[in-house]
Amino acid sequence: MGFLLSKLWSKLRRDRECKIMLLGLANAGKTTILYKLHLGDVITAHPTIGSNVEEVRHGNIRLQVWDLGGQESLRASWRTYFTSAEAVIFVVDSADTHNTLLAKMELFNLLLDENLKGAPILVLANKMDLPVALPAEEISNMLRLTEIRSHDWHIQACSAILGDGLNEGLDWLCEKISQRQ
Ligand SMILES: Nc1nc2c(ncn2[C@@H]2O[C@H](COP(=O)(O)OP(=O)(O)OP(=O)(O)O)[C@@H](O)[C@H]2O)c(=O)[nH]1
Ligand SMILES: [Mg+2]
Repeated sequence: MGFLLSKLWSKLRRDRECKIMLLGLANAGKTTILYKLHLGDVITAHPTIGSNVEEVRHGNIRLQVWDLGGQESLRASWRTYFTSAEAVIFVVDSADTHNTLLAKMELFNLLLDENLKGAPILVLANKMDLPVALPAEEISNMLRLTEIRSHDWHIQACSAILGDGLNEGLDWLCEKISQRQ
């Protein structure tokens, strides 16, 4: 009996693995966020050609985070990575409002993808350390997030450089992932 209980306990405690897509336009800060979460440090990021994949532990969930290059020529192949993805982190440069409409279009395209059906979407309004960054509420309005009915979504202000807001965002995402288990 004790043996069975300890087996059950270890099964319950085993960390859950989950594939997450880290997406957004070029220069939004995806790779900086990935390595801040993975290493706890700010790295010198270069534009991503292809992908970076790293594990990020958050609570009892092991997130396998796929960071894809955001340049226009690379965005067309994003969907080839989406098989078995369970959630999306969509990163926006809050200081670059010239590109917010384009970011909105890319975000709304993701909502149509079969592989991302029902996947919770965490929008990270990044670069909040910059004085020209808009508040998350304004970014939310510009992205028309309240029009999203097909997916759970949440917007979190953050700064990859300072590390602010990243854990709070993952708290929300992991809660949603756990609920979908
Ligand atoms: N001030 C500030 N700069 C940031 C922040 N996050 C990223 N950056 C800078 O933004 C630039 C782009 O960051 P990346 O992480 O390479 O952006 P990316 O989204 O991965 O870009 P692609 O790989 O081209 O899609 C780099 O110079 C980063 O140092 C932040 O929170 N604050
Ligand atoms: Mg990158």
